[in-house]
Amino acid sequence: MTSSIPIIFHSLEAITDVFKKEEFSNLDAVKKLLAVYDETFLRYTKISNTNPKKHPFIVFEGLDATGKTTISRKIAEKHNAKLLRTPPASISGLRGFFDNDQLRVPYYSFGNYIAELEVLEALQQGPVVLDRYWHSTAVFWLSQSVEDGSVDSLPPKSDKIYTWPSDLLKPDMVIVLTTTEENRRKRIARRKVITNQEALLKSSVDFRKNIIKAYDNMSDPKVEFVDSNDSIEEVVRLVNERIKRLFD
Ligand SMILES: Cc1cn([C@H]2C[C@H](O)[C@@H](COP(=O)(O)O)O2)c(=O)[nH]c1=O
Repeated sequence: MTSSIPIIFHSLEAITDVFKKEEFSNLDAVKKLLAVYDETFLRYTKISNTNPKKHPFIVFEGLDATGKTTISRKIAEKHNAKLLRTPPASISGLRGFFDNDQLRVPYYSFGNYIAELEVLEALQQGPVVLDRYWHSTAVFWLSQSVEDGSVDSLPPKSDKIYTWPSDLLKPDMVIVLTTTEENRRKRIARRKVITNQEALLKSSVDFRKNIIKAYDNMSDPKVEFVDSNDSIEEVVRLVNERIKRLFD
């Protein structure tokens, strides 16, 4: 990663400033990414503000293979919520280009802003469950920076790096699913290692610990940890305990 690209973006403008740089603005993948944002934005503005009712917006986070996909699907089914994910489906086809590339962080960060538009659209109709959001982008890159030595250690909890971007829709609740490493490995054994980060997750205890610590350092919204070692039914019950106040 070049030093001119910030590790964590706190605004949409900061991301588009990178894409507008001479060396990136002509890349096909960058053009496609910007076009998807514009299309999504147009679609959202056409239907915005038709329903003022506020529905709950819940995010699931965690290391890979902690049950996010299964649990978020179950919770969405139970609460009749729209299930979305980041990177959003509209740009996930570009992931192969950006993964392991210097534009990886801008790509994931930008994906959060496309997801935000999809969330706003869906919140007009009912609750929304989102599988990963800004916290993933932030914690994976903070931890990666410690791992590759570009920063010495995670910044202290008080650091403004942990604050939510002021121009990005905040979730009502962020749940981080946690499992023992043994259970996580059993689940991940069935997957192919594709990215550097997935390989690091497999190999480095410190990388995993830093991700969990970075999640814990997040403020406004803070994250809530839920143990996902138990059966799916039990984890769904534990999650429902946490989120039920949002549906009162
Ligand atoms: C959504 C997102 C994923 N990732 C990485 C973390 C994991 O290695 C991997 C997980 O992707 P997945 O949830 O589609 O399996 O992608 C980021 O680094 N930043 C992000 O914003």
